[in-house]
Amino acid sequence: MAASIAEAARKHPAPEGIVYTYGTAGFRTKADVLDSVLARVGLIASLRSRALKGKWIGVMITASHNPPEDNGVKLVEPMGNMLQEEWEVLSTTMANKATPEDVAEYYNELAAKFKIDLSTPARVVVARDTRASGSRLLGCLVDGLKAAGAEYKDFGFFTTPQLHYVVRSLNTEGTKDAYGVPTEKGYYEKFGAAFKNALKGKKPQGSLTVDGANGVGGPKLTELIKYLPTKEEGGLEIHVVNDNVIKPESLNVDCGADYVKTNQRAPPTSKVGPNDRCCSLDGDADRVVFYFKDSSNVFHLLDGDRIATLVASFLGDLIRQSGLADAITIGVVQTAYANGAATNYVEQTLKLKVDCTPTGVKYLHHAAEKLDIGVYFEANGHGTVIFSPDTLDTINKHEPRSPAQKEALDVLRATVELINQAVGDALSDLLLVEVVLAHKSWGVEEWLGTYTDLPNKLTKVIVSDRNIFKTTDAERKLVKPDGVQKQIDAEVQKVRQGRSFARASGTEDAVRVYAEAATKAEAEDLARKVASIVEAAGAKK
Ligand SMILES: CC(=O)N[C@H]1[C@@H](OP(=O)(O)O)O[C@H](CO)[C@@H](O)[C@@H]1O
Ligand SMILES: [Mg+2]
Repeated sequence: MAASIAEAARKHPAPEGIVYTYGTAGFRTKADVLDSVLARVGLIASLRSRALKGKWIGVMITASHNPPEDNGVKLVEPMGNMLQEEWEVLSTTMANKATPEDVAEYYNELAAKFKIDLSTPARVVVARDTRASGSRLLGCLVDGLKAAGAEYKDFGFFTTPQLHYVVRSLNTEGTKDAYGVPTEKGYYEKFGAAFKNALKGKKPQGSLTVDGANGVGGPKLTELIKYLPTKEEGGLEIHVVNDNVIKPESLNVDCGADYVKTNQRAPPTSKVGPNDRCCSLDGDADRVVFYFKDSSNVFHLLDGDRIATLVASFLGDLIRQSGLADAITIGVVQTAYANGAATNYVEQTLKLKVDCTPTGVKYLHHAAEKLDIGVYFEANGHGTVIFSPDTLDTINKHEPRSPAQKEALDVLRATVELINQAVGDALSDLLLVEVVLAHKSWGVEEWLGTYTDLPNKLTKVIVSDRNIFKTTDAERKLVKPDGVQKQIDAEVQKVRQGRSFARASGTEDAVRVYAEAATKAEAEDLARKVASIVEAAGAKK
């Protein structure tokens, strides 16, 4: 065994001088320095599966919204969750071992540490997005899997959430918690049927234009559409644009969720009319934001905060109307990047509890798991809703006392099915938004009208060492470097409805600064001031 492990590592030598980190989104960097990482991830995935007695583990090759020349890889736990933190650390150590012999030694060390019987089966599901480097990197991963003697299933091109879906479905197959049929078709059938049932005869107004970021989401949505009711059958008219995967160099270029959210404008190719609903996916379709242009051609973004508030209010109504208000509570989980107006709307108007966690889906997911119904979204459009096992049980067993209660309960049950609970899923999320809008008979203007976003500004500052910036209170306050938070507080005091914070990015070598205030001018001014405080602090040795 040790010989083949070392051989696989030797075939894909680690480039000198690069330190890899398994971060918020797995390993992610320029694709041409990732071969060694992929081979070693194959080893780690096999060990993880064996440590869990042969449960299926997922490996997704993607760099999401990053430029086309980047790539990355992330591991998925059996229920479709993100990799356990302890294993993130082990993965990082493995990726940074210098020689093939070191790799083999560490492999055996981990096997001993976790008392892993190397003769138990290892099962791994792999998939990738549409990047040009994906097939080469898949080859490296497979070399690692074969060296470790793992059984693997290659699903080819998949969105990240499709991979999570298949992993969870494989591991729950034949149990009372069976999530779905563990195939691509099974995914479309599950979400297609749930969409139809959740609409329950309500007809979506107008059409939806979906920007696929020239990534894997476009063609997969085109496939999903075949399983949805047509417009004539009372379904939704969907136009898929920016779905050119033949030219992988166009991935995320001037399109996609990150472009729209960062630039606060529609992709230049957009040709839609006033008040037409649009949304943009990212490169691996685990993130979505909505937007439209009004009759004066002004752009309006409906981001992750908006999706969370819309969905929380809808679920709240359904719970009440089904007669479950005393049994089930709903909470919303956000990060510090959520607009203050959204937080306020959830607490004051929807009267729901808000939790704030550090940035990164895994933190939001963990916090949401503690709630009966946890609605979690990052402002940039990553998110979903999760239902606790007890809540699902209550919903399934509940006996409605009137036709109106039954009506609401049917919609609630179908909505549960429509939500990808393994992970935030742009395709499932966009269908969910459409269901809510159809039930409320709302267009984008009514949705936007629920509250008014505070003007805000997000910038980043390059410093010599971002790791000196340490935060507390869900990243909303700096504890290091000394005295910096005091300076930020002093600036925040000077503007109306001011709020600002600075934190080191987990995915880029920069410190991000967020500011919001009563007016655009004040928000931008505050962001500038805080950025210069950070810059000065970052320059000091
Ligand atoms: C402000 C912001 O949008 N941060 C993003 C970004 O994290 P940073 O740690 O801020 O670089 O990438 C993460 C992974 O995709 C995503 O979860 C998060 O929301
Ligand atoms: Mg993504």
